[in-house]
Amino acid sequence: MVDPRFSVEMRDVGLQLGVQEFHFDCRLPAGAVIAVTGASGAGKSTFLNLLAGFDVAERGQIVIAGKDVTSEYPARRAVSLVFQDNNLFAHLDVVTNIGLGINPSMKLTTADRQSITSSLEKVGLRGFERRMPATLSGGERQRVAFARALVRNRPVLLLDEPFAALDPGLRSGMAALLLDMHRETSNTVVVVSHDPDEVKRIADFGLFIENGRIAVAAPIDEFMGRQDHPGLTQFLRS
Ligand SMILES: Nc1ncnc2c1ncn2[C@@H]1O[C@H](COP(=O)(O)OP(=O)(O)OP(=O)(O)O)[C@@H](O)[C@H]1O
Repeated sequence: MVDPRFSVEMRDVGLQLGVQEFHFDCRLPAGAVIAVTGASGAGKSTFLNLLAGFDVAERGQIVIAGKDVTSEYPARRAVSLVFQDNNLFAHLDVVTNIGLGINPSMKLTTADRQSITSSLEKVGLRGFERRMPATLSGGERQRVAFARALVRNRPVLLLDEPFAALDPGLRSGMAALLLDMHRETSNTVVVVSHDPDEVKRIADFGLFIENGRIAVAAPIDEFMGRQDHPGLTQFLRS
């Protein structure tokens, strides 16, 4: 049974990587910004990789936007991705990198091209169309990755520490851009963050992962106030 209130569901999902076992069971509210937190090595990236399809569940079920995607390839899932290293193709210019988000064969319609122009405008990069990734700053590259996610316009946006490599001023600018994109599209955002202040500022719902499992899942006010979990308390004080 698919429940429309939840855009992402993991039902008894299990996986083993090396000696680490993972077990995830959760329902994430549709249209919310969900922060995924936890210590280094807890399983945050694996959680995201399972949703993206880069890691494959050995048991259980993953439902995204109402569809069972447990055995679907990454490209067929209703997600777009922005990862820390922003995954731009170094040999392709900005406009082509963004166009690939719409259609991997780059057969773009006029409407697609308009949507690329408008996405570049939104991230403040009009005029950067023909620039190569190597000529851009870290923040500009990250904004191209956001523009690509924007044109893909999928119901779920997955971000793995998207701001980690940026300096503090740029971090808050990019977080604001993320929230603008979120308000405009009403998509569900699942974002890994190491920063309690950032979590408090941008998230509606918090997940705390520990030793390959979800130890705490709660609306953000409750999450930030929880004092019954030592690992979470330590994270919130960091
Ligand atoms: N392919 C793999 N083979 C063996 N072990 C793995 C593999 N992928 C992840 N692991 C282990 O699983 C655990 C969780 O890794 P994961 O990258 O999900 O953690 P994380 O919470 O994202 O950590 P960080 O904050 O440091 O990025 C780690 O102990 C990691 O070494």
